[in-house]
Amino acid sequence: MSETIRYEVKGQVAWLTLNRPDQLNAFTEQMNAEVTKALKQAGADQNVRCVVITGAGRAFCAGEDLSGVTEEMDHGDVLRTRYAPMMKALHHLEKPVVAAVNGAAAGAGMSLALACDFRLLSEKASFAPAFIHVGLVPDAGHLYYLPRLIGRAKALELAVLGEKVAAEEAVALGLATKVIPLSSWEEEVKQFAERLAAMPTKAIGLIKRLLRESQEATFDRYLEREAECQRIAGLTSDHREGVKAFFEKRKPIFQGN
Ligand SMILES: CC(C)(COP(=O)(O)OP(=O)(O)OC[C@H]1O[C@@H](n2cnc3c(N)ncnc32)[C@H](O)[C@@H]1OP(=O)(O)O)[C@@H](O)C(=O)NCCC(=O)NCCSC(=O)/C=C1/CC=CC=CO1
Repeated sequence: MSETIRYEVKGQVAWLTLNRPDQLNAFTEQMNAEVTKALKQAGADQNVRCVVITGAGRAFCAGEDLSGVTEEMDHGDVLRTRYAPMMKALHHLEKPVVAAVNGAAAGAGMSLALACDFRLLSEKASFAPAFIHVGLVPDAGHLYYLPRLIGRAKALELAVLGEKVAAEEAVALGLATKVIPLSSWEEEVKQFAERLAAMPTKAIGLIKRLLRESQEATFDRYLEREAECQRIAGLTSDHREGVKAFFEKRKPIFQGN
């Protein structure tokens, strides 16, 4: 039973809602643990073919709950024991993950959104790289993802100046997929998630694996990993269905395996 998040599977989409709205969904140790558990559950559930992370109330996530920060706290240990397991679970999840950013995403809340595969923004969404304002460095994988999304120069600008980025500007920067009007927010997020859930899940997972490895491997090693992944994709029924549908001139119906 989760107390700080809601986890619901509807159809083939897992909805993970950060659920401390009165604290702008700021992270506590319990919330880190519950998010980590839910991500692992979504990864293991064969029925789940897309994951959506969103926030209850007016914010997406305000990052670490600063009311729990004490002088005795070892911030390095907090990252190692609470945030690293959560970010690793997300990083290695081989299913499409959508951040439905309903409001402010600040500090580690912004990091969480950056680690997702797609960021859909409501008109009220914003990114606040707030770490610098409390004298910290960006954490929870923040500077791993940010320069890969928008380049080093812009990443440094955001991290050092710490200025809030509004929704439209975030899209222009390459930080997000699109801005969705408030009037159709829930419906469009649902449609987007269901579209992803109807795609060849295994191939999407392998694309994510290859993109991860392309950042670390040598080119020769990468080509070998690509061949291994293509072998796996080539054995799926979704691949067979895709080819069959192509020749039958119809839309393919993918099962996710
Ligand atoms: C951009 C904001 C998230 C939202 O701005 P806005 O809509 O204008 O709302 P505010 O008026 O600023 O805030 C409303 C109330 O919520 C309280 N609050 C906001 N964020 C936090 C928080 N993170 N922890 C505790 N309380 C928070 C705020 O004080 C208001 O309370 P009152 O109504 O009683 O006055 C904006 O709020 C913002 O930028 N928040 C701070 C973001 C931040 O600094 N986050 C933490 C960064 S550090 C981090 O994420 C990770 C770690 C990990 C490891 C170790 C240690 C620390 O950090």
